[in-house]
Amino acid sequence: MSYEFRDYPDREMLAIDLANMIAGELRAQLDHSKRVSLAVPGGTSPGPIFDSLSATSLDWDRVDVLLGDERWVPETSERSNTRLLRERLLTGKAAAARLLPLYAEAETPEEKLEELAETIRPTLPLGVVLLGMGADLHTASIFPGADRLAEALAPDAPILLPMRAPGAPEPRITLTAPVLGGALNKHVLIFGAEKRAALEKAKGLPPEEAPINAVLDQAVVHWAE
Ligand SMILES: O=C(O)[C@H](O)[C@@H](O)[C@H](O)[C@H](O)COP(=O)(O)O
Repeated sequence: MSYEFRDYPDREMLAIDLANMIAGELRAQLDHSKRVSLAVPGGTSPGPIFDSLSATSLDWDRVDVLLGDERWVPETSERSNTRLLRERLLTGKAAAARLLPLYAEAETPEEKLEELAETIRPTLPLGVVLLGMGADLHTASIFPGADRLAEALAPDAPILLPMRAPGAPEPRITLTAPVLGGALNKHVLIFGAEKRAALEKAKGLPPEEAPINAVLDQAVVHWAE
């Protein structure tokens, strides 16, 4: 397993460079495909990258945008990743992109799992994936100690799985490791000394303890303090 580690002087430079890289990869893929897919994380880190990307010229009307994972809450919730996407990525030039939802109104993710997975299936393999990571080494909603961790890591995992974990305050829905790891281009975004040290310590750990390891091969990790 090998990945590239890029160290940036600050978060602003990282956001600009990473958005440029992602846009370049999407453009290159659009030269050969009618449509391409871009999967992105929620959480607190990616906002500035979304701002930069949404202002970038690209054939956005040929891009399918989806989340790597979603908290099972409606868009009215401050915790909704879809809400973040609409506010920060699917705006400006990128408003022309198509959003593939990872949430639909229902009590539990189980009720909508198949339906949501079917909208994603035609976009596989994913073109570009951007992932976040927690200091506990989770990525998307593949958490250490989660109820369906082993299924999400299996080579024959389904596209989507519901996930409940001690580290997650609400039920989640997540793309699984083979779907995320099978993307043509992969990027991981991490900020701060704690996450950098955690990633360093993850070396050699099994993916059950360090789920990030299941998607890191050939990825570029982008880090700033
Ligand atoms: O819905 C989510 O919470 C995410 O997609 C999750 O995997 C996130 O990327 C990491 O937890 C890092 O989150 P921060 O960027 O907030 O540290």
